[in-house]
Amino acid sequence: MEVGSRVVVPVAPADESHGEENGYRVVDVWHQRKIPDSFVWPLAHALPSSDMELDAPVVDIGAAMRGGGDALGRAVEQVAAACASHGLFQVTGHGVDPALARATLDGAAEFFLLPLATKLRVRRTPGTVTGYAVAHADRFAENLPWKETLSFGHRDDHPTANSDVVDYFASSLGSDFKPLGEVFQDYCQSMKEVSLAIMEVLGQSLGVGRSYCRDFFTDGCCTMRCNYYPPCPEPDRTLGTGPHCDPAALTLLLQDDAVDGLQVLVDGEWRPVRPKPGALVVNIGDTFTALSNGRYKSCLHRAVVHRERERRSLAFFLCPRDDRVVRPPPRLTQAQPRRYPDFTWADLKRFTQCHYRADTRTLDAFARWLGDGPSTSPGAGN
Ligand SMILES: C=C1C[C@]23C[C@H]1CC[C@H]2[C@]1(C)CCC[C@@](C)(C(=O)O)[C@H]1[C@@H]3C(=O)O
Ligand SMILES: O=C(O)CCC(=O)C(=O)O
Ligand SMILES: [Fe+2]
Repeated sequence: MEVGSRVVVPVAPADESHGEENGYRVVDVWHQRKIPDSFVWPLAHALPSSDMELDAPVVDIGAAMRGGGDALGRAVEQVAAACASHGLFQVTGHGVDPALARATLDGAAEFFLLPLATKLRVRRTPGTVTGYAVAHADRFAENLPWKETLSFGHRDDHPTANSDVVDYFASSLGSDFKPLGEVFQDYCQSMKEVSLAIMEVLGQSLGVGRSYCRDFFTDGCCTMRCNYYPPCPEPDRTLGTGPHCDPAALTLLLQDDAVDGLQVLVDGEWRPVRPKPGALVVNIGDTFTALSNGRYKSCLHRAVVHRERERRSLAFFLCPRDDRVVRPPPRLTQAQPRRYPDFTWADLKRFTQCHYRADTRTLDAFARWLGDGPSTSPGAGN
């Protein structure tokens, strides 16, 4: 963490400013001996953390795609079992160049080490996922997560598909950042390919065929979220990312090999998901739960932080095209009544960015909000 880095909070006119940066009151939190009250999660440890690692299948997606037959059948079985229970599995054989994965983690590290003033040049645009944020201090007043984040989008059904990420970095940070943008561009395109292969296995496992889910997301958009979790003086009183289900359809997570932090709630315990070198952690999100008519579980997870070690993770979120209606195929609504109303990703994204802090109940809160008519704002979260 850059020495003297700070949490950026909006200027509160009544407050005595400790120093301003781009119109924000800047308070150095990462280097204090005690964490501020706004970072304390009273229920952070209401449920025990377990040392027992989550029993998540490791799916050889490459063999499943190449081999068909037995290899595909094996992957389908593994994924069906995992998604019907906790909604997480790991994939190997994904074909992502290890050098690209390393370069992307290093690129994210490089970004977070930049001077605060530089990072603020891409600060999050209110109402969107895109941009740089510190502890979401500009959005929430309590239960602040102990992290910095950088998020940006990628769409490959667009004339600028091969350069939208590069263009974002070069236009918002300058041409010096073109090489960093190129690494993230290559990584996003690799992750999209792996995501679509996983969608083939998911479609097969739901009995709707290999192409149904793949086709649904082929023109989908993606959001890349880089997480940086600084060392924390009181790691047991806060969280890096609070308990939640990802609102997107599928998440592919690349973790720092050496530092664990991701935990999944199973049977009332938080189970660690230890990073397996070369594997990608995959979890089901709310949008896929709705598309599967509730058959597959959106994975309830969180990230803890450490006293001495920093941690980074790259979360790649696969989402449908903004305006594609999320509605289960007929085969999944014959035996079961509809669990969720029709919606678009644009609706759900806006809900999480403008009306509700995504948590463990986002999908149900969203369904109620849609039922009440989007003019009403739900009680939860900001
Ligand atoms: C659509 C999204 C909202 C969040 C980023 C993506 C998918 C995961 C969501 C998030 C990480 C869930 C926990 C709460 C959150 C506020 C966070 O800690 O970052 C969520 C993201 C967000 O709203 O920025
Ligand atoms: O950092 C992690 O391990 C998890 C991050 C996460 O869940 C998210 O960004 O949605
Ligand atoms: Fe998540």
